[in-house]
Amino acid sequence: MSTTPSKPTPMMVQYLAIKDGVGSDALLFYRMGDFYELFFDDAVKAAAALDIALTKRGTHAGEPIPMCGVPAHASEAYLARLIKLGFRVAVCEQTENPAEAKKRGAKSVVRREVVRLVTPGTLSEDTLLDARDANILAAVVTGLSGDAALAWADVSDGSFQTCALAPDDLLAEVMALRPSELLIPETLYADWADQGLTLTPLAPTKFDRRAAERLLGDRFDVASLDGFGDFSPEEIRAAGALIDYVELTQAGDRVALAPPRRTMRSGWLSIDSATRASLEIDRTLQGKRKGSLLSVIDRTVTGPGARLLGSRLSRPLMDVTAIRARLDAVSQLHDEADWRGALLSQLKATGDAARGLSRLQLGRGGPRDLITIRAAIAAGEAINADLAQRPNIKPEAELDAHLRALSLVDKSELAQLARNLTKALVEDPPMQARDGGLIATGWSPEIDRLRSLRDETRRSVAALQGKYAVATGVTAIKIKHNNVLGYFIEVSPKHADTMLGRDDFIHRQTLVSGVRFTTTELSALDREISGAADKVQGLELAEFEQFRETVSALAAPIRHIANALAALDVYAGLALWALESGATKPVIDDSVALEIDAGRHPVVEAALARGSATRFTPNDTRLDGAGIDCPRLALITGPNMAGKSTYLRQTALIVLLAQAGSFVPARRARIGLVDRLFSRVGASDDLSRGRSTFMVEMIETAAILNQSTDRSFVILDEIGRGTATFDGLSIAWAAVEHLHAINKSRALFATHYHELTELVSSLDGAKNLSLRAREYEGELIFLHDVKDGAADRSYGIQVAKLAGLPPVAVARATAVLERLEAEGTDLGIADLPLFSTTPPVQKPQPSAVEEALKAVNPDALSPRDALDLIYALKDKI
Ligand SMILES: Nc1ncnc2c1ncn2[C@@H]1O[C@H](COP(=O)(O)OP(=O)(O)OP(=O)(O)O)[C@@H](O)[C@H]1O
Repeated sequence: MSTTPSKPTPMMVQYLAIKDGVGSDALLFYRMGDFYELFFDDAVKAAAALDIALTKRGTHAGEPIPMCGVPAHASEAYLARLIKLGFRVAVCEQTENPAEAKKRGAKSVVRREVVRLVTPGTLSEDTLLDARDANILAAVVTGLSGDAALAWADVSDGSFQTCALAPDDLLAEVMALRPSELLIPETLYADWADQGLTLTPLAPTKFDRRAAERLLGDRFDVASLDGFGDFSPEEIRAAGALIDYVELTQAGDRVALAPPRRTMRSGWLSIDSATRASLEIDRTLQGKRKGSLLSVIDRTVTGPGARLLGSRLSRPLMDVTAIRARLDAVSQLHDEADWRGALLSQLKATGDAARGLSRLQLGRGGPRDLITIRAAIAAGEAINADLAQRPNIKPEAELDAHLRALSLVDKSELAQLARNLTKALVEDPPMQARDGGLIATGWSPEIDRLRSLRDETRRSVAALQGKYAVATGVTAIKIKHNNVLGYFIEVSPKHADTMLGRDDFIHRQTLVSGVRFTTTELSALDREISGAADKVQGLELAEFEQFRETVSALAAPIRHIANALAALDVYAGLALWALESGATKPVIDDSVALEIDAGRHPVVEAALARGSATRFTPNDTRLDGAGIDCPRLALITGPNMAGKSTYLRQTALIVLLAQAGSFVPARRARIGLVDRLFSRVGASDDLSRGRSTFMVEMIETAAILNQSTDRSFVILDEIGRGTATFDGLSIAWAAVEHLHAINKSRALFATHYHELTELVSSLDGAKNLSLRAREYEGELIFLHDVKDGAADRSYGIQVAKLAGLPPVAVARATAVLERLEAEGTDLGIADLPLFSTTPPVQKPQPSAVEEALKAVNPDALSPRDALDLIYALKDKI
């Protein structure tokens, strides 16, 4: 006999309908009382990912329904874990209470709605975000005409930008942003699938230009976007898709982003994604922040400052005037120690106003976000007031612009908001407005009146306890409160009879520990108190809401203040780092020079300073793109471990730092503007994409030879290493010639192919450099200094010995090398004695004890001398 599957319950019908709308690519957090529950496949996936219990609840189509749940109050931590693991989560809330549902019929299910889709790129909660890292949502689009565009936003702080690009540059720019989530038209999915990014493919209609124009015009309240910039059709399409998606994830709430700002691709130093990764600018090759250039130079004291610094390092500038303006700002704060100190301590007192503002605008903010905004406005005032006390300081233009943004002189509404917030809010308000207790005494007469009424009534309740003790003779009578009963009277069970015998005490509850009563008088007071509390809560919420609206209306000037504080933090932080690390102000000009005196690698230097007695050896770099004063290409040879890669990278990092507007770790530097920075350092397999080490290396080298210009700077480390010697040498040879004669880029080329040193000495604009090492008493000592001329030997075997290669293997390698050097490369290695046979016998050296014994004449020793000798010999062991 077959059992007919029972009909789904009304709740399950509702669940299935909502889940159907959400689709299978997001988990549904379905609110049930104090929990978010997950069912079916969602439950199975979430239970495994979160390591929580998977249970069952009822049946569907004859099968038990898998279920798991997370408590609502702790849901953010679970959400954070799921998002990190790459899930998307639709949050479905109850939008009415059970009493309201009942009014529609006894069996009615509480109404529920998806209020938000939580995705990696659209987070705004502090607990889900890293304070010092941006959280970028980006959208890319390519047009039929061969143009492409990128739009990106940080929902957490409201920034929103677009950029028109050539399709070939898209990948590099996306990688520069390191987006948490990338929106792409479905049709481009295959092109982006391998980049290790979190992709959200959208239907091509989402990128429709007309719809995008309408949407943007509507959201930013303008008839045409021209007022914000001269956007290309692709930029509009990308921006429209992005806004549409953000609104979808906020379940239709209006987006809280600043109007889009157009950025010019030509304004940045171009760094392709391989170069970006290999220079470890904001992440190491292992994906960690620690150990990156950013982590070493970051002295900012606020999250927004750290984020801005990260974005400036990711996109150094190409405009001499703008770079100099930044450098002047750093320079002034470098020299004005007092001012810098005061500024940094005022900045420390500010929080993350931009994120607070976005949360408030998204309806997810709380009273503490208002406090953060007030603190930012107040810090701006304090910074200007402090400067007024320093008449000798005339701020550099770049600093002046930010200081003016902070001034409230022409912003009376902001000043009023800050004053009101100071008066209205208590010092340490709760997280959520609905928790109550945020409005300070003295702000609202009605709130004050209700609160004192509530307090008086509480006192009356407390007075009742004494009165009832006298009336009943039960001295241990207590008046207590809980959320279910409100105020109640409690006596121990032994007094229960006394109380039950009286008419004025109404029995409420009997527990093992006590019996509970109320009186008409107590109930009335209880109603009064909770009535007053409800009213206070309502009024507090209304006050909060009013502030929220004022803040939203003033979003633009608040954002200006937040941006100005972040910029000042970046300048003061860079100045402090420059001071601590002995960095100097570089000269930037339109020449093609690259002159660095005593340059250092900031990360290697910092690592040495921490963990070893060795100091970093500074080195000079001299290149001239025109090849007049000095060569434009230098070939660097030297033993393994001598510091070739370090030298190459430090030069690239100095260029990058300078163009980002930072001082550089060198005694002096002059940098003729670089348009593109290329680095091919170290080979790495990319097996996940089916590319061998050599293939990756050749793709990257091809990109350099195809794109590098006479204004670019290129570092190439050991190219050609991953293939047969002669093939590798030929490729390296051709690359040097191409860079030198065709690209005419400034370049540093490190190699172990000593044959190349001869080529270089025959080229006009090229020269040989080498890193020195010395052998001293059989030990190899690295001097780490760069000198003119090619290296004489490679010391590879000594390095292998240092690395702990077994002595027998070292001896064998030495023998092979000797034969190779003597007889050329085509000798039959088989002729050599194999190391699997007896290792070459080394003549044993006499030990100290043997030496001492040799000198002894036993016949001449007294017994006492003999004893002393034994002691002396023992000491030598
Ligand atoms: N200028 C320097 N001063 C002090 N120590 C240095 C310097 N340059 C490099 N080093 C140290 O030497 C180590 C090796 O440097 P690096 O990797 O640059 O050598 P390399 O010549 O490129 O080696 P290989 O040819 O094996 O790749 C570094 O990790 C660092 O600790």
